[in-house]
Amino acid sequence: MDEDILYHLDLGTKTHNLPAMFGDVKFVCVGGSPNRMKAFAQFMHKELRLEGDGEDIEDICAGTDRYCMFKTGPVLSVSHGMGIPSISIMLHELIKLLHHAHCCDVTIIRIGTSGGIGIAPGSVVITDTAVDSFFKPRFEQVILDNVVTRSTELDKELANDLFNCSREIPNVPTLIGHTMCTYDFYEGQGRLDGALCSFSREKKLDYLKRAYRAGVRNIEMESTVFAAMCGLCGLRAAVVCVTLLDRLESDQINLSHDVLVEYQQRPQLLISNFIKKQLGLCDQMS
Ligand SMILES: O=P(O)(O)O[C@H]1O[C@H](CO)[C@@H](O)[C@H]1O
Ligand SMILES: O=c1cc[nH]c(=O)[nH]1
Repeated sequence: MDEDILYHLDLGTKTHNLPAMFGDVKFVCVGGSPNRMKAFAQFMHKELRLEGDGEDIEDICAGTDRYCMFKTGPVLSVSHGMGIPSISIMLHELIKLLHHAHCCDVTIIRIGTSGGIGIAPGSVVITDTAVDSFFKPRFEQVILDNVVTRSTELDKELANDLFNCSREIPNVPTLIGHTMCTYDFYEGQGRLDGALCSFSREKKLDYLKRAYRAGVRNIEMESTVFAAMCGLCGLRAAVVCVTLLDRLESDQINLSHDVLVEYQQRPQLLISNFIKKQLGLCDQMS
């Protein structure tokens, strides 16, 4: 293409010097909420001891309110909204951005929230394989009028590196497990508390227990397409989500604001330690 307009990011190859803006990016962290991704960028700014306090960090995608994007040193922090269609659009444009900017050796990590199955709320799950609602490691993309099935395996070595890193963080239970990705938060995750509910409590528990037996430890809404797209495009990818509740116990999320904020910081702390280690900064900083 003579020109590539990354419409939903409000960036383009003719309007922006993408290699100058993004050429040094080595880590991309993505998550649903704009505020979380801004807070993560500010946190990374401090952790990397970059100049200034990072409080005035600017949203690179300020020209659109679809997604937000912050850059601090070699770390890019991007929001993706909720669900497969939303993250998929962002990933198409982000991956093209990394290509146009000539970035190499990029690691991409989704830092999210999720519902746990049979594990304590506040636990952090590092995904080994993302599975669909049938507990299968696949993502089905409708292309023209065909269903194309793509693999959702994630980088096992990266997952293990992250798990090893988590051992150094006290008081945050962390485990590796399968993550189930659904198209809906309510009926699609077996919740009884949506506006619609077409099954019994017994059926819900039977489904979630079968998920647990298949190795699923948490449920969220983006991991399959994230794994599939990053895998096909050759990006080293990981999914790290904190659990907000145990779905065998309840459906409603009734955590106080402070607890919710602290839980959401748990994957951020792990990823920040990992990035510092990768950059060889840990010893100088501790
Ligand atoms: O906290 P984030 O990253 O948005 O992830 C989870 O939270 C949202 C639902 O509340 C879904 O997007 C799900 O995947
Ligand atoms: O239960 C939950 C909590 C967060 N995000 C989800 O997708 N499900």
